[in-house]
Amino acid sequence: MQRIPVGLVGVAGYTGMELCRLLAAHPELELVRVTSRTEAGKTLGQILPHLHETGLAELVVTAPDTQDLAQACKLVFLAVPHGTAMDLAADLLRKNVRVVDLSADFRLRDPETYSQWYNLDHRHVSLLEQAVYGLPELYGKEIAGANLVANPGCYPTSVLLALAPALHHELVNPEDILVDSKSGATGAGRKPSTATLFCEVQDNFRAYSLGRHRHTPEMEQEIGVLSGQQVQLSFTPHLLPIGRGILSTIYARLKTTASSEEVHALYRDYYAQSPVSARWVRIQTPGVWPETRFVRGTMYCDLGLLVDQRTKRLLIVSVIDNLCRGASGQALANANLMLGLAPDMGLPVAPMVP
Ligand SMILES: NC(=O)C1=CN([C@@H]2O[C@H](COP(=O)(O)OP(=O)(O)OC[C@H]3O[C@@H](n4cnc5c(N)ncnc54)[C@H](OP(=O)(O)O)[C@@H]3O)[C@@H](O)[C@H]2O)C=CC1
Ligand SMILES: CC(=O)N[C@@H](CCC(=O)OP(=O)(O)O)C(=O)O
Repeated sequence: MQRIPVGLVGVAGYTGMELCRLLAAHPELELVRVTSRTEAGKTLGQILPHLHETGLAELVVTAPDTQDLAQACKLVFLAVPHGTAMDLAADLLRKNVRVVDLSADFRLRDPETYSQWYNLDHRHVSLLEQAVYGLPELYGKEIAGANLVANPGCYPTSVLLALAPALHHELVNPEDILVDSKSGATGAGRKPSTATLFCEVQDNFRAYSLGRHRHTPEMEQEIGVLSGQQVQLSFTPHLLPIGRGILSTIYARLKTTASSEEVHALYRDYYAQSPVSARWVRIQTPGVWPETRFVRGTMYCDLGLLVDQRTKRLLIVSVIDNLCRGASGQALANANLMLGLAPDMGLPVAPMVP
């Protein structure tokens, strides 16, 4: 049986590499084009030696060319920086190719908010209306009918999955939420920078972008949809001296006197009824706190909940793998849905522990 041909723009980056890892084992999708401006002409096995002798090793890297991609592929993943992805997406959509964009270019519905937080004017405002926010548990049906999916940011994935049941059941006040997130260094991408040098990251821990991180409006937008009101969020990201993983701790003001058991049950039921059949959000038993290694290399989002009636706060600890659930695995789940395949096809189940 012929597999469905797909392409990847940005194979030389971390999310591109992660997509290759996943697609190497996908039963129904065939990666037929991989592009990089700097690595064009080499084989995938040469630039990603860990994929040597897989079915993808002989694939030749090309320079990005939307005409060629459109001729060869039904769907293309864009794993390139924001600002770059929007023109490629517009061109591919014009050529009837479906697009999963891993960048932030189509996540914000309001182009002015995009300009303000990304310091860039949006050049394809008319496409914002057709872009679907690619969080499968919340938008599974819309993703299945979409031609353009805006894959969520890594921090927002960890935060929105943690808050969705509480907002849906009005357990917390959406105007009083504090988010404290920590990410591994792959979150910053593979492009060299002083801030991610080994000696700057190892044996160290620091906060960054306080009050101005560009994932803030993305979370505010989706919390607004879930709660039906405009909100402003306090969000502080930190850089951890690890490769993969995000751990977000969320403090939300309780509006309910529900017991811990009741809140755990509401969370479990919410995700049991999600439109996507895969069960990726796992609620830990009370007293067990999620760790980044529990989800490494997978689509899981593990949640630990504490109903603290003393301080009237719901405390949530949420962990994801930023490269898999926070980027490439989620992009693959979205592509599966767009192409009528099972959402979890080709996605690994067992985490890499230790
Ligand atoms: N890292 C993460 O955890 C997450 C990343 N994302 C988003 O995914 C996208 C990719 O991220 P990541 O893989 O980390 O980034 P990297 O910096 O690791 O890689 C970027 C890739 O894009 C290519 N590229 C850069 N500029 C251009 C251009 N002008 N035209 C075509 N290709 C270009 C680069 O290859 P070359 O220069 O050879 O062409 C490279 O393959 C970004 O938008 C990022 O914000 C989203 C969620 C999580
Ligand atoms: C550790 C680290 O630097 N993380 C990145 C987030 C990566 C990501 O998801 O960003 P996009 O919105 O660009 O897709 C950051 O804070 O900018």
